[in-house]
Amino acid sequence: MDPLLLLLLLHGLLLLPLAALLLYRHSPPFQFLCKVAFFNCWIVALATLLSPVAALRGRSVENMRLLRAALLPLKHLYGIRMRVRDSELLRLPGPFVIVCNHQASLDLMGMVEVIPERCVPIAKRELLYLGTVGWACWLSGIIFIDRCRRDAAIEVIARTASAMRQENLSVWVFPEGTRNPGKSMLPFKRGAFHLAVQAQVPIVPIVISPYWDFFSPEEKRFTSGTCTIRVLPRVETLGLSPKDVPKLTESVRQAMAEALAEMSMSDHRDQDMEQPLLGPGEDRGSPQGQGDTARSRK
Ligand SMILES: CCCCCCCCCCCCCCCC(=O)SCCNC(=O)CCNC(=O)[C@H](O)C(C)(C)COP(=O)(O)OP(=O)(O)OC[C@H]1O[C@@H](n2cnc3c(N)ncnc32)[C@H](O)[C@@H]1OP(=O)(O)O
Ligand SMILES: CCCCCCCC/C=C\CCCCCCCC(=O)OC[C@@H](O)COP(=O)(O)O
Repeated sequence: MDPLLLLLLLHGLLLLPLAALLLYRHSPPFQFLCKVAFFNCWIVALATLLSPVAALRGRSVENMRLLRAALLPLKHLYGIRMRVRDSELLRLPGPFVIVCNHQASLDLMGMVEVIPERCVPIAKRELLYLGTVGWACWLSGIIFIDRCRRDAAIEVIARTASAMRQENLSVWVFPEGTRNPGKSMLPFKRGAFHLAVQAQVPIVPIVISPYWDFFSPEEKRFTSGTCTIRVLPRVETLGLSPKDVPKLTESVRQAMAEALAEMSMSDHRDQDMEQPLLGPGEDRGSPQGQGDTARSRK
C-alpha cells in the first residue's frame, strides 16, 4: 500500500475517536444515541457475564439479586439521583403484587432501586428471545406472558397466584401493559388485579416520577437528573372476588394517577444533581438549558 495513503488512514483512525468525543460533548442528539446504546450494551454485557453464574443455581428468584446488582450502577453512570419516598410501605410480612407505571426501559433503574427480596417482574414474552438477556431473565424467574394470547396469559397468571402463596413470592407488574411516555397513565390491564385477588394478597402501588427533565426520546435529550419513586399505601384484597376486579383496578389507577400528577408538578431542578460518570450532564448554568424546555412543557 502507498505509504502516504497508509499515513492518512492512520491519522483518520486517530481522529475518529476525537471527533466522536467532541460530537458527544457538543451534540445532545449524538449524546442521547450513545447513552441509549450504552444502556442496551450494558444490559447485554452483564447478562452475558452473569448468566453462567446464575445458571449454577438454576432457575431461581434468588438470581434476581444478580440482576439487581447488574443494573444498580446505571444510575451512577447516568447521573440519575434516585429518591425513594415511603419505602417502609414495602415491608410486609407476606407476598404482594406491586403495580407500577411504565414510561420507558429506564424504569428498570427505578425498579431495581426498590424491588424487594423474592419479587419477580412479569414481562412480555418477546424478552425471552433476546439472547443472553432472555436467558438471564429466565434464570431469574421472571414470568413471561404472551400478550397476544389472552387465555394463555390468564393461565400463567393463575399458576403464578398459587406460586405466590406456596413460595412466598411477590410479583411486579406494569399494568399499563406497554411503555407509555405520556403525561397520564394508560388504562390498566386487569391481570395484576386478578392475580392479587386469586392469591388473596395485597396490592402495593408504586409511582415513578416523569423523566421529562432529563430524558426525552422525541427531543433526543438524555442528561443527568432526579427521579422520585413513591410507594403508596397497600390495598387489601382479602375477601374480594373476580367481580370486584374492575372496581379495584379503577381505584388503584386513580390513586396512582393522583400521585403521578402531584409528582409531575413538583420541581426536581432544585435538588442537587449527581455528576454522571459518562461525561457531561445537564447544562444548568445556561438560561436556555435543555431542562428549561422540559419544565416549560409541564
Ligand atoms: C444479569 C443482567 C440481566 C439484565 C436483564 C435486564 C432485563 C430485565 C427485564 C426485566 C423487567 C421486565 C419488565 C418488562 C415489562 C413488560 O414486559 S410490560 C408488558 C407485559 N406486562 C403486561 O402486559 C401487564 C400484564 N398484562 C395483563 O395483565 C393483561 O390483563 C393480560 C393478562 C395480558 C390480558 O390482556 P388483555 O386481554 O389485553 O387485557 P384486559 O383488558 O386486562 O383483559 C381482558 C379481559 O380478560 C380478563 N382477565 C385479564 N386477566 C385475567 C385473569 N388473570 N384472570 C381472569 N380474567 C382475566 C379481564 O378482566 C377482562 O375481562 P372483563 O373484565 O372485561 O370481562
Ligand atoms: C440472539 C439475539 C440477540 C439479540 C440481542 C438484542 C439486544 C437487546 C438489547 C438490550 C435489551 C434491553 C432489554 C431491556 C428490557 C427493558 C424492559 C422493557 O422496557 O420492556 C418493554 C416492555 O415493557 C413493553 O414493551 P412495549 O413498549 O410494548 O414494546
